[in-house]
Amino acid sequence: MLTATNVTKKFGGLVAVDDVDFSIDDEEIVGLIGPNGAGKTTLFNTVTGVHPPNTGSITFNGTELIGKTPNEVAQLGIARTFQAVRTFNESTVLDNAMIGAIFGTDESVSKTEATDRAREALAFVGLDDRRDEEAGGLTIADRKQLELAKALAAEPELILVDEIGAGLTPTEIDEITRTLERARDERGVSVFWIEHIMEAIMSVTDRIIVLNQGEKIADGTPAEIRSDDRVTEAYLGEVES
Ligand SMILES: Nc1ncnc2c1ncn2[C@@H]1O[C@H](COP(=O)(O)OP(=O)(O)OP(=O)(O)O)[C@@H](O)[C@H]1O
Repeated sequence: MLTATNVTKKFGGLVAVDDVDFSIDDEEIVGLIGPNGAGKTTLFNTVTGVHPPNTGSITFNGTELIGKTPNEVAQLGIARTFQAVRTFNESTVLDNAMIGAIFGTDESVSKTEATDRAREALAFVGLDDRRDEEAGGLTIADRKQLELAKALAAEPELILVDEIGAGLTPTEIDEITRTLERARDERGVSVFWIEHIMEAIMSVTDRIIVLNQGEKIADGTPAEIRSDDRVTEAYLGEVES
């Protein structure tokens, strides 16, 4: 589905992503981990057109993404959630979800169709009965579920999820993890997920990619990643520095 080859992104003299290859397959949840500053968010930004790479190729279902705007990438079927919650707090829960349904698709959807998609996505995350409330009245955990609903309302094939577990309780993290798992199992969506909370990422991913100082140092099942010496060293380096 998504194939990246030799992707390098520099900011001035800093190589934030260094010659990285990876792929995401259909109906796969892939974790993206690594110490602070490893290049994880930058790698997402190369995929979504926010920071096009200096070199390399990134294709989605055979279409080259490099050169496309973030909006064009979204319309091809790649949705995204952000580390900082981006709900419009004075708008209703339904209006927030409708943003995804309207801007994430390449067809000109009618208002009825957008409403249907938004409500279906809200029901999927358990928020449809709160659709007329202001988004700002939701808990952080529910606003994160709303972010997922907004992404799912675009009916994407792939969702890029950036640290959705940050600031949540263990129970809330578990709930959001289950939503991602259900998105894969019930909707056939693939998920590429940056997360620092290891229990969450280890519990649900099919595969984990590890970055360190811009380079990919491992790519394997959770069990393989747990026993990988280079991964342990990368994290120990972070603790010591
Ligand atoms: N727009 C930018 N301009 C300059 N440098 C940047 C920019 N964005 C990221 N960087 C640098 O690129 C490197 C990788 O940053 P990035 O945010 O991708 O790491 P990360 O793995 O997502 O980190 P974290 O886990 O802390 O969010 C860092 O050294 C960062 O300072």
